[in-house]
Amino acid sequence: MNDADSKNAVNRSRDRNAFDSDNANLSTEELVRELQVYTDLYEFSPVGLFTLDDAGNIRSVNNTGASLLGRARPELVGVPFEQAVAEPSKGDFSVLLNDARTSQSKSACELTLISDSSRQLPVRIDALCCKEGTEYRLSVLDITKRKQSELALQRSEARYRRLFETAKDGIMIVEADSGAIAEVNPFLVDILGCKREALLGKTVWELGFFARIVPGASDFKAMQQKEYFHGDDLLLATVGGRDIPVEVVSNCYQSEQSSVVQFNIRDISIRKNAEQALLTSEEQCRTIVSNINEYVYSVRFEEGDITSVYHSPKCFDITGYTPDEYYRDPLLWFTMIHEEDRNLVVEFLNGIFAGLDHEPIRHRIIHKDGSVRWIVNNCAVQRQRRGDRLSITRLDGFILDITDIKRAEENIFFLAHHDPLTKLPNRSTLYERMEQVICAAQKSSRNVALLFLDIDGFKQINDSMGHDVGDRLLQSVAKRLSDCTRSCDVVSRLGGDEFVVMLWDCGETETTVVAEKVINAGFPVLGSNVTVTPSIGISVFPDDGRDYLTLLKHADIAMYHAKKSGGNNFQFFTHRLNEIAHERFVLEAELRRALDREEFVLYYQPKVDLSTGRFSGMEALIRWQHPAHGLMLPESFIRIAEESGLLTQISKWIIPTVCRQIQQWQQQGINSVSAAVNLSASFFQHPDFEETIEDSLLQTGIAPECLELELTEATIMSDPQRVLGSMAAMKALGLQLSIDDFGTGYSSLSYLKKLPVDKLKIDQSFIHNIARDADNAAVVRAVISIGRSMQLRVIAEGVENASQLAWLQAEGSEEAQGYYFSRPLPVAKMTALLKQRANFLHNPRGKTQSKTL
Ligand SMILES: Nc1nc2c(ncn2[C@@H]2O[C@@H]3COP(=O)(O)O[C@H]4[C@@H](O)[C@H](n5cnc6c(=O)[nH]c(N)nc65)O[C@@H]4COP(=O)(O)O[C@H]3[C@H]2O)c(=O)[nH]1
Repeated sequence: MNDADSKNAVNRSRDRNAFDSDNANLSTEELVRELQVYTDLYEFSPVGLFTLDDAGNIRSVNNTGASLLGRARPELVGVPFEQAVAEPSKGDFSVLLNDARTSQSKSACELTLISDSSRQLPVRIDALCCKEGTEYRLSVLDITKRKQSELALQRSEARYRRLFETAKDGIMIVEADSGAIAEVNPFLVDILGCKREALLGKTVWELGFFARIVPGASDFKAMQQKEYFHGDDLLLATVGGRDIPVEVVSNCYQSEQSSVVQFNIRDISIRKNAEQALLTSEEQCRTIVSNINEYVYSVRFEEGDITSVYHSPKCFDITGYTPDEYYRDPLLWFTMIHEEDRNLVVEFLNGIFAGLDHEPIRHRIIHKDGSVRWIVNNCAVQRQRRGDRLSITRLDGFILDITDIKRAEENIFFLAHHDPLTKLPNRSTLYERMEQVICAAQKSSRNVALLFLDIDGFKQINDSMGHDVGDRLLQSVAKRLSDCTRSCDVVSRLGGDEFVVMLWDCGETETTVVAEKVINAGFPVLGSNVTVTPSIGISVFPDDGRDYLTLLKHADIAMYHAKKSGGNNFQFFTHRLNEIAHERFVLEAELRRALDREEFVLYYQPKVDLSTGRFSGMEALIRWQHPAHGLMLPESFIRIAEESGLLTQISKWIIPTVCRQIQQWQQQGINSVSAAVNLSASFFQHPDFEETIEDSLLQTGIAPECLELELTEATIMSDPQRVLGSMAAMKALGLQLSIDDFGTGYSSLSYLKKLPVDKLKIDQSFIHNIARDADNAAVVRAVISIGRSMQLRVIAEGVENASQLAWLQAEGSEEAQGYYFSRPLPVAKMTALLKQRANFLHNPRGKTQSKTL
């Protein structure tokens, strides 16, 4: 026996002696009860207890041991314990027994048993070798639960480690006491760009990396006061010098023996960049929205409540209220709507809420300053389905101030319907009103009178006193006419100096009163003491026409006759006037064709030099060889030709015809013959005028002095500046110029001085009864005297008898023209007369005098 064996033997005999001495005084009965206690403790011990013989076979086993191996106790007796040991644990078991035997003390190991149901059972076995190595006692503890929790712990640790290692946030564990870094995860190392070892053991604040997260020891301590710290917008410095925006979450907890602070550091660069981009884009949008002309808004609807989401600053310009005022009072908008447009807007909103398609709405609002503004509101609707109901959640829209556009529209509308100068209804408005009025008159059997009014001599006033004066005159006429009429009447301007007045429910008697009122009112020309008069034509519904155009035409015809009879009066339309107008219309149509049909002819009337009695020239006078009416004098067609614009075409025929005739006479040896042509005002001012003269002279080759132009005073005064220019041009060409009908107009002598004329032609009206009428004689004398003083030749026309001739000769008239010498003659007769070389003073009527016109 070695030392250990003898020590064990001593211990065992000491235990037995203690037991024996404890139970020495016990009765048998007590001993049996005591034994039962130990037996129960043995059987129901939580560990399996096995006794093996020295060969390792099971000698005895308690209940727990049998149930651990899943077998009945008798089946186990004599079975080697090793059979229940799992193959990989067999070696450990053999070492255990060997250790127990050799150490003679308790040995222990953990191994795996196989139970009867082949279940692996992790156990801890404590082995004791006793009875001098002939017996082993094994206590077997089921450690399945402990093993399972150890495994779970291991797994959990591995999981957290993996999380720590692979986290995409930087994680740093710092000792709470010292501030020394205990651990950092690879991600943090990566971000910082340094080695892990460079961080471990260092205090957080001594490293520049965390200077803006944990600036110093005191900050670190302060952090620990809070269970949890969250910091946004912090910066993490890196080795590369780049500052990374980070979000830091730290919390302090107990780990093993010490307390630590864990920092979770998240790189938020991407979020920050996105936020910045969003801010920039928002800023851009805001700038755009603030600078556009529209006021942009967004309103949210939630369970019957309205909230203002956005109102662009432009709302202030358009409505006078600031965005804040809208945010405070989302219903402010509705209070601003113009009272008259409320229903329209309500209808519009009802339509939107009913889910109808909608167009932008135009309506008025009252600006904060009280002014009325027109706006167009264009909105988009956001809808959301709640159950089976589709309700509006938001209205986003923009509002444009269209006040100026609206005013321009109104202005355009007004201009389209009114005359801009007088602000009276224009032609088209009158037409519309008349249609309505006639309709009403028809139904109620009333009369409607139409007054067509034209200002006498308006053109002359306009031309001589300037367009400003003309415009103001028209404005004052408009005012006077409005003053003379009732509100149910209509005063309108057709254009130029033509006005039309419609009198509701007026027959001939009432209309006469109004017409007289207008005539008596007169129209003073501002800035002068001149008062102009009107000519008025009147037609009455239904007698003179049942529609507007007929009534207007008939009033115009009546006005024409009022004007022809001297103006300053009114004329009711009659059917006779209509006939005259019709005849005129027919004549005008025939005139248009007369040129093409070569129905015009020229007659020539000699002019006589009173000092010699010879030809001083001749005057070309037009005649119309009408197919039905025969040879017609100018008085029956020249005015119509002038008014209808045909005289220009006719003049373009006359001038070359006269030039060709002079050329022919010259070719026949009749030299130094000249002819005068009457020029109308319209042709004198026509752009083709000068060219027509020049071409005619050029093509015939006659000397310019052979052609004389006769202009009336009225022609000169129609546009003095312009006529003066043309006269100067003609004079420069070398033409003769004379003023026809001199004395009948109102030409001022100051103008006469400026005119480049050669001759004054005294009007025949002064010559007729010159011997008896002292006034006429005075005029003729005056004209002869003017001519003399201005070195102009003077010719008297309409000389019909010898006494007239004698009077003129006595007064010093240089030339004369009239039936006394010769009537106007056709070319053939004039040629013969020219060839005769007659002396008109010796043989006043010439030998050729015959039926002429
Ligand atoms: N009672 C009377 N009458 C006399 C006498 N001597 C001449 N006459 C007429 O007096 C008119 C003179 O022409 P006017 O004053 O230029 O007046 C002209 C002129 O203003 C215009 N006229 C005639 N021919 C032309 C023309 O070719 N072009 C233009 N634009 N107007 C013309 O028609 C007017 C009338 O022309 P006519 O009928 O040819 O009438 C002519 C002529 O026949 C006389 O002793 N007694």
